[in-house]
Amino acid sequence: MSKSIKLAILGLGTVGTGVVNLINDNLDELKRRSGRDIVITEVGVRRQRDDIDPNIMQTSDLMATAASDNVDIVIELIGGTTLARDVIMHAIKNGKHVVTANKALLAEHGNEIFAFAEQHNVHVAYEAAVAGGIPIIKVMREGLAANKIDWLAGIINGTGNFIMTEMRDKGRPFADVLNEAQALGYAEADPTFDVEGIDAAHKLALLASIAFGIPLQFDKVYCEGITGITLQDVNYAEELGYRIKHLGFAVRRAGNGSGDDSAGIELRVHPTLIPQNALLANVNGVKNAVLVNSHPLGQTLYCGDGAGAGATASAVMADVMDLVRVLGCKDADQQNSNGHHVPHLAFIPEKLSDTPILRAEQMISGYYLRVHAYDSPGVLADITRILSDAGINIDAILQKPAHKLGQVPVIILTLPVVEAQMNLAIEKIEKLDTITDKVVRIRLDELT
Ligand SMILES: NC(=O)c1ccc[n+]([C@@H]2O[C@H](COP(=O)([O-])OP(=O)(O)OC[C@H]3O[C@@H](n4cnc5c(N)ncnc54)[C@H](O)[C@@H]3O)[C@@H](O)[C@H]2O)c1
Ligand SMILES: N[C@@H](CCO)C(=O)O
Ligand code: NA
Repeated sequence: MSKSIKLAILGLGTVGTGVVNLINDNLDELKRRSGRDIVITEVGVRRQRDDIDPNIMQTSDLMATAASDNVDIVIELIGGTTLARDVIMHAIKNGKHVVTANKALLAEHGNEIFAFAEQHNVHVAYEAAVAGGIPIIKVMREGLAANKIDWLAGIINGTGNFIMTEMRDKGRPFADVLNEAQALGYAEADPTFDVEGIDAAHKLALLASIAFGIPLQFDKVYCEGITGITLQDVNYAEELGYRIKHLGFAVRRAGNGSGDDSAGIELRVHPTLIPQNALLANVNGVKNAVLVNSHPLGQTLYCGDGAGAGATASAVMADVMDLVRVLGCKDADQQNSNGHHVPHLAFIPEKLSDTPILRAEQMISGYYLRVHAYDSPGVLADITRILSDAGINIDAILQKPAHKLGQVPVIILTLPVVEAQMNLAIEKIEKLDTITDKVVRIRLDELT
């Protein structure tokens, strides 16, 4: 067997420990598939540990490991966007390939990191950064390479999906389920990233780039989390045949062809009503799923565990296995190993497009509206008139009996509408004397 592949694992938390365990459990399988011995030579830890194989060097000097002659591939699993960035840049500068699960870092600094890697003829692999164990990066960059992708929609935060599933199915309180997600190793170091949609926005930025061949633009992702979802809305949605899921959408809009600015790409993460019988509506717990609509293939769905030690380690090591082959090519041909690898963002860097990202007011979706009104004659007519004046088509209306002080919740589902039109209509509805509260709105998508 040819020379062994030497790994450094930086950070032995949930994912780092998962990777060590996977290597121990599946070593023979890894060898049989790669034709190489795969050995961990160094681990980056905050302090010395006594549960690590004594043949592995333990160090807190991550920068030294990133440059070590005893390392071929640096696996960054410490998280964060400061030291992790410095360590990765240092590894690249020293000719090391890098594997990372750090979506926050790549969403914010990926353009710079990938350009630096290309300049130094190394690769930064990031399968674990999106949808955990689902090999979605591989699918999008390689499996769908001959397709034009029109849109994708995905459940891309395991913690959020776990919380919403447990709340809906078992009526458990939000904080209680979040604690469990943290104990299970699903949540980010700062769990507000999970529940406020930021983690999903990081992943959506990555998915959109490899779907459409655009630079990473995390700052342009419209982002809403799950903290505002009430059991009341979950139940009304179910009554109307829908389920609320937290989804990320990346949608290519052709525009109306009249030279206005409605052509571009929508990047948004938010709770969404989807039909109960849609496959995505039945993806529960820590599972993630990504639905991709591409031409000529059509819709395909990818599903699996989106977080946790084993699932994420699986993705990290799949990247290592790819890099083992790149290293093999490099051994054979010292000239250029980049030629043997798919581009970081799926399209060759010079061909990335500057298609604009649409602003929130330009985005198009259906809506669920919950309006609270006094139970007086004509109130429903007033609301529907405002919607029809704004050119908004109503798909369904549900009026519940007056529940307190003569107030009635009115639930309205609309067909897709440009957000600016909906904003104006809601402003007018809220000005009616008969309306008692702010209108609650949740986007709705039929996923067709
Ligand atoms: N947990 C998951 O399910 C999951 C899934 C996909 C991606 N990720 C990503 O993987 C990365 C790691 O996540 P995690 O859940 O394993 O986090 P974690 O907090 O469990 O582990 C991080 C580890 O890094 C160590 N560390 C931090 N700074 C260090 C330093 N300077 N020197 C040495 N060690 C240091 C910490 O002590 C900790 O053990 C993050 O970028 C996260 O976003 C996590
Ligand atoms: N905190 C993330 C980890 C996987 O990226 C999640 O719950 O999806
Ligand atoms: Na993945």
